[in-house]
Amino acid sequence: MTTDKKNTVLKAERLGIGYKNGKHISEIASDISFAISRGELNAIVGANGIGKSTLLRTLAGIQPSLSGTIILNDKPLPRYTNTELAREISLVLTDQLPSRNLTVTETIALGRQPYTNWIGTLTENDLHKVKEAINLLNLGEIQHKKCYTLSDGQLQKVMIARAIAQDTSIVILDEPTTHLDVYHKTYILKLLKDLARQTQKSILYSSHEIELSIQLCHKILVMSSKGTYFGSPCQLIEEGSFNHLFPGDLITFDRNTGTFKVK
Ligand SMILES: Nc1ncnc2c1ncn2[C@@H]1O[C@H](COP(=O)(O)OP(=O)(O)OP(=O)(O)O)[C@@H](O)[C@H]1O
Repeated sequence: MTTDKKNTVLKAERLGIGYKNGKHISEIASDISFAISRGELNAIVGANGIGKSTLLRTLAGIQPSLSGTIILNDKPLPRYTNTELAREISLVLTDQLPSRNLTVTETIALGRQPYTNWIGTLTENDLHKVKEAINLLNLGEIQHKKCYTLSDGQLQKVMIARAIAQDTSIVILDEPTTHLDVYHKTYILKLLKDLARQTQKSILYSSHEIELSIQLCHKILVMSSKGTYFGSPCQLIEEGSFNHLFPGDLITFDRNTGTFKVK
């Protein structure tokens, strides 16, 4: 695997992920290796139940890996304290709004929690980061609205703004385009690409939007029952990796158009 070491933010080597319940171990996927870089947009794609959310939770330090290593900014992930981790990785989970009764600005300000004191007072710098996130996501007009009055697309932007306000080197999003129409799916993923470039953060999301991800991402991690493949969309198409995603009875991947065709 060729990587630009200087810009690498997060690296997984021969990672095994899954669940431990007492002595019972259930391994969901193994031998996962990849590296993501500053300023780049990365997707994880794979069929339902293949382990995308499990992998994202493992990378975010919410659950331990079963084997292998995760290196975050040259330091193994388990060596980070929770506070240190919250300053390096922000996590956006779909359908997990802190409270719909908060305003847009209050919700985004929650992203500053890893930096505030125990009463949660916001400093000038915190307020500046919140304002910056509101501007980056173009949320000025709705900043005083209560979250329960927003559409799904607007809410998704608010959750992304909260992650941006958290000011981490990595932003992880679990299915950020669920419930959105094709225009807003494209809008959110294009926005993530622009944010990665503008803020030089490394953004990693899981998605069922394979064709859009092929068009927009720098790198993609393909998770399949045959193995896990990582590379640029062109490289993965060349290697035939998208053909491993689904059983071949209904659809096939057309390498010329980068789309799935019904057989
Ligand atoms: N807490 C848990 N304990 C044990 N197994 C779990 C737990 N959570 C998920 N799993 C199992 O792990 C496997 C992978 O689930 P995961 O949610 O990571 O897949 P996914 O690729 O995100 O799926 P989808 O695209 O449907 O959201 C599934 O078989 C699931 O049943």
